[in-house]
Formats: sequence, C-alpha cells, structure tokens
Amino acid sequence: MTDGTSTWYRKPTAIPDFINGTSKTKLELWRCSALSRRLLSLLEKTLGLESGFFSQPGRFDAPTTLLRLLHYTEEVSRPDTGVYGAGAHTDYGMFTLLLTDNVPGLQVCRDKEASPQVWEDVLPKEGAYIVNLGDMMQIWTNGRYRSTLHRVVKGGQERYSIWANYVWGALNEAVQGHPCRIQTIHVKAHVYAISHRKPGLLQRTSSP
Ligand SMILES: O=C(O)CCC(=O)C(=O)O
Ligand SMILES: [Fe+2]
Repeated sequence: MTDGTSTWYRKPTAIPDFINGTSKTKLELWRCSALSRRLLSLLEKTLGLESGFFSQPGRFDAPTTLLRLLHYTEEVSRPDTGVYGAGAHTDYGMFTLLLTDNVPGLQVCRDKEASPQVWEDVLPKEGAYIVNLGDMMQIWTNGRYRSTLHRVVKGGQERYSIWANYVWGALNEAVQGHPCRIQTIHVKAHVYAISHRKPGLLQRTSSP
C-alpha cells in the first residue's frame, strides 16, 4: 500500500543508502555521538574519575546511540485532561541532546518531588543543543546529577525536534565505578525496567 507521497522508506535501497552513505541524518548522528563522548570526558573531570574512565571496554566504548525525528501536530495540549505532546517523563539513557525548531513546547520541572510541580519553558537557542540528563546518569553519579523531568506541551503550532540519546554500553556491564555509588544495576536490568514504565511518554498524542 502506498499513499503516493512518502514511499522512500519502503524502497529496498533506503537502508543500504543510509548505512553506506553520509546523509544529513547520519551526519547528525555522528555529530551527536562525538558531542556525547566529549560530554562524558567532561563528566569524568567533574566526578574526579581518571581520564578515559567512561571509554574503557564495556562502558561507553561501544554505546548505543538513538536518533529520533519528532513531529508534533498543531493540536493544543490539555494538561488538565492529560493530553500532551509528550507527558512528563525522564529519559532513560545517560543524556539526551535535543535540537528543536523555534516553536516552544518543551518544559522542565526542576524539583521532581515538589507538589504541585512547577513547569518552566525551555526555549531553543540558536546553534545550541538542549541537554537533558537521563536516568542512567542519575544512577552512575549516585544522584549527584539528577535526570531531568520534562514534557512537551503543544500550543497549536506544528513543531519538529531531533532527539539523540547516548544510551548504554555493553548490556552486561554493571553500572559501577563512581566512588560513592550506592546503587548497582546491570545495564540490561535498567533497559528491562524502563521498558515497563514511562507512562508519561504514552501520553504523546502526535505520532513522530
Ligand atoms: O520534542 C521535545 O522537545 C522533547 C522530546 C522528548 O522529550 C522525548 O521524546 O523523550
Ligand atoms: Fe524526553
């Protein structure tokens, strides 16, 4: 079946082209990977870890990087009835790099435990990525860097964003090594756990 407009992804050549080629999407993926490696090396410094700690075998030497291209329709969100572009959630990897167009929508809540929660708009800045810390980062750093609670509220305008997440290293690696860690978790267990929660994201009303 074809709607006559968007058939590129059904062409058998599309995947080899992506794998072998240097499309803009792939270049963006590489750019995000390089920036993520740089962020990890800065993190080593702020945590007092030896240089190269995160790039050791089994840590983030061969990470999974996800790139999502997101489209939000012109609907208006209704937080009172739980209708969002994306409901409140934290991302599950180390951190997310986010590029958005100039349409507002992303909101963060600085204090996850506050009641009621206070939401602040995060506006895009020309030439800059928004960095959201993820759950894996919170575990790695024993809560020193906490994952960012965020959501997307649609305001009646179409919106696009690019989401790149530097997720995990080897699946059997125990998340350990930070000197004052209190929690040990296997990456595989973390991935399993996150696939059974995140009701927030299910509140997304538009299809990416
Ligand atoms: O589109 C955005 O600004 C954020 C998307 C997001 O938080 C997500 O997909 O996890
Ligand atoms: Fe998110």
